[in-house]
Amino acid sequence: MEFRTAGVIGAGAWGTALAQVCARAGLAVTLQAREAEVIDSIAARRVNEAFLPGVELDPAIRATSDMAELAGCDLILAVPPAQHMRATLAAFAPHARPEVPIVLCSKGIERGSLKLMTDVLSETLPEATAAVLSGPSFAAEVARGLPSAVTLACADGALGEALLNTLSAPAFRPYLATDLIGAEAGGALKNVLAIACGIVEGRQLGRSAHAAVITRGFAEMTRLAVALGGEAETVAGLCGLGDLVLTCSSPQSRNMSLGLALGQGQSVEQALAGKRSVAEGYESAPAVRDLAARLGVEMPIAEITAALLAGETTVDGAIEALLSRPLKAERI
Ligand SMILES: NC(=O)C1=CN([C@@H]2O[C@H](COP(=O)(O)OP(=O)(O)OC[C@H]3O[C@@H](n4cnc5c(N)ncnc54)[C@H](OP(=O)(O)O)[C@@H]3O)[C@@H](O)[C@H]2O)C=CC1
Ligand SMILES: O=C(CO)COP(=O)(O)O
Repeated sequence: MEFRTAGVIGAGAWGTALAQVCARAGLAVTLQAREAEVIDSIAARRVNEAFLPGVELDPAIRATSDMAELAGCDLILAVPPAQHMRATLAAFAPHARPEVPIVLCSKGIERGSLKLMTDVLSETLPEATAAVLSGPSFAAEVARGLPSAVTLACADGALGEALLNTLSAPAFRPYLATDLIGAEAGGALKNVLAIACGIVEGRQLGRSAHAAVITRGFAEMTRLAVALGGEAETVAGLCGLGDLVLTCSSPQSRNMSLGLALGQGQSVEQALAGKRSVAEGYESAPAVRDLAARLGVEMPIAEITAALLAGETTVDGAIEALLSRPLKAERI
């Protein structure tokens, strides 16, 4: 199995950074963007000024708006915001070939259906083979070539090995896993928890509270992943704990910075106003809450964060609700 060309769908920060990873790995890359502004910026100035400013892009990356130009690619990376994954894959469907693997790189749960991205893929392109790439990786750092390590999950061992070898570079280290559900649950949940951590920071509740939210948030993430059919070991890796630690620790995270703004007293509307980039925790929070209810999984931090984002409680109300929960044994 050899891959020479990659198609990346979605030219936001992460799609563009992954195009850069593929190019560095020696692949010819077609990057599909919806906006003419993004395509022009890459063609004329070798930079995605809208979503990844300040990073010179590899000459092996060619931007297009036309999904049909991905038809000949050996490998597809799907990187739209999670809520647009279904429509994006449906638009790509006429150009898909069953032998071309699709690496899902978005982090979220579809609202309404409460589906993971692998479910969305199997409903839109039933013959496609899925892989999931997820882990602690800020697009701007990865695109600049700073070191990072991620989880690459694929149920087919031989294909997983081939993808691992194809996408790896000296500063980009994918680790192989077979548990796609665990990898997806980790990436989706850490975004909601990062909003909660941002609120703790913004409200200046201290480092101890911050550590408590990460640790108990990790327990929630593990419970949900296992209830969905994933493995606890997977979420203890880069795609779960690793990404939780990163995203909860840096205002570079869009999710954490949303929480910071809320903790400092802004309304959700004020905190999101004028933002072109996606805060997946905000988008997925209602689905996480509904999924937890459907599966009977206790997720107090994620649930109260979803309630806060929906305007059902205040920051003070959320803090009070968490601190007044009955005492219990410490278990995952
Ligand atoms: N940024 C990061 O550091 C990381 C992001 N991710 C994940 O990658 C995914 C994409 O995020 P990111 O690249 O950061 O996005 P950005 O916030 O940088 O950009 C927004 C993206 O949304 C796309 N978009 C907007 N509206 C639509 C629509 N209606 N249909 C399809 N696409 C639309 C834009 O596409 P277009 O350019 O074509 O307009 C653009 O790609 C998310 O799930 C995120 O969690 C994962 C790891 C790291
Ligand atoms: O997923 C990410 C890092 O791994 C990016 O996090 P944000 O979407 O919160 O910026």
